[in-house]
Amino acid sequence: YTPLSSDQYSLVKSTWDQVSHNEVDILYAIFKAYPDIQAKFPQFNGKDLDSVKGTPDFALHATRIVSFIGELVTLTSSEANAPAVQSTVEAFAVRHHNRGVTKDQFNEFRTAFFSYISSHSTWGDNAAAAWNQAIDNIYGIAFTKL
Ligand code: HEM
Repeated sequence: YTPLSSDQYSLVKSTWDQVSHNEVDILYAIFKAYPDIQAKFPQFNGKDLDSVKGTPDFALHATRIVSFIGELVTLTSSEANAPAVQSTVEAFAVRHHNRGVTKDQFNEFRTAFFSYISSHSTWGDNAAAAWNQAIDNIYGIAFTKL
């Protein structure tokens, strides 16, 4: 676990703020790139992505994911929050493990998320490095439970 420098934190925060209102688009991009992730959701499994995109269920789950990422972004602002990050992410990973979600799928999510944020925010090598560090930190905790 390598804490972000304050410059890295600022980059994560400012790029996140540029996409955090695109909840539905983010979830859509993830499902579009990786239908196996969509298939793990009983409410979306086997359904046409473009037809579920506009539903309240889709908006609800998109909001949950974006809120959780936002919570993690906020928590990573201070090293004092490291214990809270640890316990929050462990519990999140256990719930996902119990749903049959795999590390490979977490890596797919990472690829799709990265592709989305890098093409919808002011991006550069420094932002990429900051996000990679942030995700490495979170996944380092999550992968102990998946
Ligand atoms: C990578 C593959 C993933 C799969 C297949 C997956 C699947 C699921 C499923 C089936 C649910 C239950 C939905 C419901 O009951 O309506 C869920 C809940 C949730 N997912 Fe994921 N998920 C994945 C990754 C992630 C990631 C990377 C995040 C956030 C960074 C995330 C955030 C959440 C949140 C916040 C919830 C609701 C709270 C909870 O139960 O943990 N998921 N996920």
